[in-house]
Amino acid sequence: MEENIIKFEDMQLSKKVLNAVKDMGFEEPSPIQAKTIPLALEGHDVIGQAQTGTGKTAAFGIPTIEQIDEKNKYIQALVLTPTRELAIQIAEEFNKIGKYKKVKTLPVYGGQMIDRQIRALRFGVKIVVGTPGRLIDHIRRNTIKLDHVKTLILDEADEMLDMGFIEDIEEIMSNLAQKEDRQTLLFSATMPAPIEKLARKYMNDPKKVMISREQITVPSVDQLYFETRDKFEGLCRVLDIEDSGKYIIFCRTKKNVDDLQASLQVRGYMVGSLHGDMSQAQRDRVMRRFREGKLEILIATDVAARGIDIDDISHVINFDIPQDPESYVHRIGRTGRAGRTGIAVTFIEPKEYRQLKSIERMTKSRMIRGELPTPADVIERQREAIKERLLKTLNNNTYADYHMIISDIANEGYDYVDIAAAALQLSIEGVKEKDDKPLDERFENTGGAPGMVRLFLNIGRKQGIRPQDIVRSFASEVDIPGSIIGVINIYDKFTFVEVPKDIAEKVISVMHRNTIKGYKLNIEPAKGKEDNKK
Ligand SMILES: Nc1ncnc2c1ncn2[C@@H]1O[C@H](COP(=O)(O)OP(=O)(O)OP(=O)(O)O)[C@@H](O)[C@H]1O
Ligand SMILES: [Mg+2]
Repeated sequence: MEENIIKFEDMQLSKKVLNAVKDMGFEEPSPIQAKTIPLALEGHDVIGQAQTGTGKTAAFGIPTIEQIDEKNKYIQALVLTPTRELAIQIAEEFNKIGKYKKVKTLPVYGGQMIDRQIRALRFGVKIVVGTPGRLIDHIRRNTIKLDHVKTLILDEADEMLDMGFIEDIEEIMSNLAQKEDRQTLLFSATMPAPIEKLARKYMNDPKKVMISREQITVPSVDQLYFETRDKFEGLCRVLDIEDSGKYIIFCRTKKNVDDLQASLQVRGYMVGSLHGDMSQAQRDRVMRRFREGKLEILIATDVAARGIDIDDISHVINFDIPQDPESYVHRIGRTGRAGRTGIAVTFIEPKEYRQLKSIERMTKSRMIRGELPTPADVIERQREAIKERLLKTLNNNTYADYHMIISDIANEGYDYVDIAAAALQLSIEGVKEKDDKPLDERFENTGGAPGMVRLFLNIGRKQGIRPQDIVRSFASEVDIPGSIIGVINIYDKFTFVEVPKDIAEKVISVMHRNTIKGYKLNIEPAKGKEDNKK
């Protein structure tokens, strides 16, 4: 980040706002804040363009909250955002900035009970952050009155003024003061020229502030691409080669998101997904779990591409190449925020190479061609990771309680290396039974219909995998229609599937091959009546 001479203290901010900003841990303004806060405080309209993760929210939030009149009981500022998650996030940041001044900001978005919002609106809300659709709903019902709004903010302005939103935005604007009597602030990391031209029509002699003309993407994000005919296999290897991380994976369509989620779950990854066909409760839950680190992988459509601020995302993966350069910039901007580093990986099929080059050209960035890790690399890396963990345990020296067991076993004549290896297997895979019977014999008496074999599938409870997703995915892996495989029974975590006898072996071997990352997806021939009773 470039040097700023100006400090928050130099900005004509009230003590209340200044202290709140300090409480948030902001020591110095970021470049976009240094340039736009004074302009906005002077009452100018502003178009602010700066890279992802550089503090645009506070750049418009601080002056907006500073200018709120606490004694005026009406809504005085309106922020429009393209997605619900972003509305919630911005409202949270505004409430932090406004905490001492007691300026209340309310997010208003679709999918949430409108009655609840109407009730909340009665309690002295000064700023509303919303998605256009739900706002229009409120305006038409007369539950939100905007005639005292003096400040209008479009975050992700280029997206808001794009075709999909423009009519809604115009309808909302028609309820506000004329552009001469209001302050309009537009922010985004990207601002295509035609959109900026359109934007100026709604603004009053705006000041344009542009940070970093040369580079639209964040320099601290390493950008890679992989060209492959099997993106899924490539993705798994990329995920497996890292010992830890927090990943957001973008797909082009909702269906691709669902399919990828099912495939990754079958392979034992902890994944959640986010897209527009989910209920708001599901969306909130997955975002919460991802923020809290309970989910290591979030698969999403572009609904998560803009504005979302989660500070420890290590990798952004474009499983499907973005449709336009703006989408690329915003997607990869979910990592490397506020000066941190990050890795952005884009998968392409050979025919998409030109599209990749055009993204590079238009974003003035460079993606390095990567070599996919080989399966041997992955195994080597996992071995390393196990070694690291084992060495750490050794160095921590907290295992004295187990000495006795080991010496007992050694006294019985077992070799120390064998004991250690067995202990390691036990800690990673649990007790493994050796089954000497040939598979064919084990297929007898599994309790299936004639010609069918009944398999027992141990999914493990914590992964929350839907058995039907597993069935669907492995059906496609073994190249047979999912309809041949039936899910028989689910008792909490016990699931049985029935498959034709001639493919049973194949199904088992595919499932075993797919046991990854320490999560077991055990599948084995059911043991007849006994198992079915569980
Ligand atoms: N002055 C500051 N000092 C330290 N951290 C800051 C400062 N301003 C903002 N941040 C932090 O930087 C992170 C990114 O900020 P923000 O979400 O506003 O970025 P943005 O520019 O809006 O990015 P995007 O284009 O992706 O929406 C946030 O976690 C925020 O708390
Ligand atoms: Mg933002």
